[in-house]
Amino acid sequence: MSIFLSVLRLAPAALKLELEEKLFGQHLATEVILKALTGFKNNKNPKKPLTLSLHGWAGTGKNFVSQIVAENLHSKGLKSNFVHLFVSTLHFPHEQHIKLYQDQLQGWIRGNVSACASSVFIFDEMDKLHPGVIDAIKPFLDYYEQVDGVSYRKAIFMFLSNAGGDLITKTALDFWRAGRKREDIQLKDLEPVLSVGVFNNKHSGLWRSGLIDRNLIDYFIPFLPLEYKHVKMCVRAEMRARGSAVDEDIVTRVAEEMTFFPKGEKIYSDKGCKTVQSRLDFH
Ligand SMILES: Nc1ncnc2c1ncn2[C@@H]1O[C@H](COP(=O)(O)OP(=O)(O)OP(=O)(O)O)[C@@H](O)[C@H]1O
Repeated sequence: MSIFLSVLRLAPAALKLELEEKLFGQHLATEVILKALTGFKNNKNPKKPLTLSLHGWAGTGKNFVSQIVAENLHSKGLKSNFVHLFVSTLHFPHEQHIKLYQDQLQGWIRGNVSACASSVFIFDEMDKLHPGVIDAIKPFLDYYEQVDGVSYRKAIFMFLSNAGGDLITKTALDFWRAGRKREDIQLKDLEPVLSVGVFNNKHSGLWRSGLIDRNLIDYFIPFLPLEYKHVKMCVRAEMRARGSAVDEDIVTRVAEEMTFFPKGEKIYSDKGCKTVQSRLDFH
């Protein structure tokens, strides 16, 4: 078996700086991800793999963060041989093939963790995953020292989902209407509601999942809906990424083109920061 030389690293200070600089409007995700990863990597003998479930509406930064995390764990990020991205509608589209998908997943995960103990598995569009598929990986997430001679304890699993986005938005809106700061929202205001909400949601990919009722998910991480000011930050970031000087007129024009909800107050961007890149092409 060829032994891959993966550059495994986690520099907490660098990850903190990157999240604080690049991720807008997500103080909870920044705080929890940093704490979870730093704690996990400092633990020389974890009892189980690290399992994170990221929840929020479209365009709020879930994929964006999973890429940043992957790059901080393995230098090539999503291009690394040790980072694996599964997209429900692409890899597991047909309900009648659930048994096949379960067998495939178990084979992929066993093979990759055998090659690299600190493999990273990202499951995107969890809310579109047929119920039961994800339970195939339950044994790998549990507190077993080894499963068939392979230890999964140093692996990391990240689930990305829109499920729970409505619950998160309701809490954010309640804070807004009460005149409270967004940054005052704490994990305790959301995590309990989120885990129960997702467990009981038939369209969450984790419906009635053993992963939740066995407490195998270490952290439920809420992504808050993005406000007008965050969209402007995304436009500026994109202009800088293109090597252009930031033109505040263009920033305002692109942000104004986005649609916001609720109808009356128009606080949160319907698409988060999605479509900002393509809209900028027209300015
Ligand atoms: N909070 C954020 N801070 C900075 N940039 C963001 C943020 N959210 C989204 N973006 C920008 O928008 C792009 C699309 O966001 P991303 O793919 O992370 O959304 P998502 O939450 O995964 O959406 P979906 O649930 O539809 O997959 C990102 O690549 C990034 O450029």
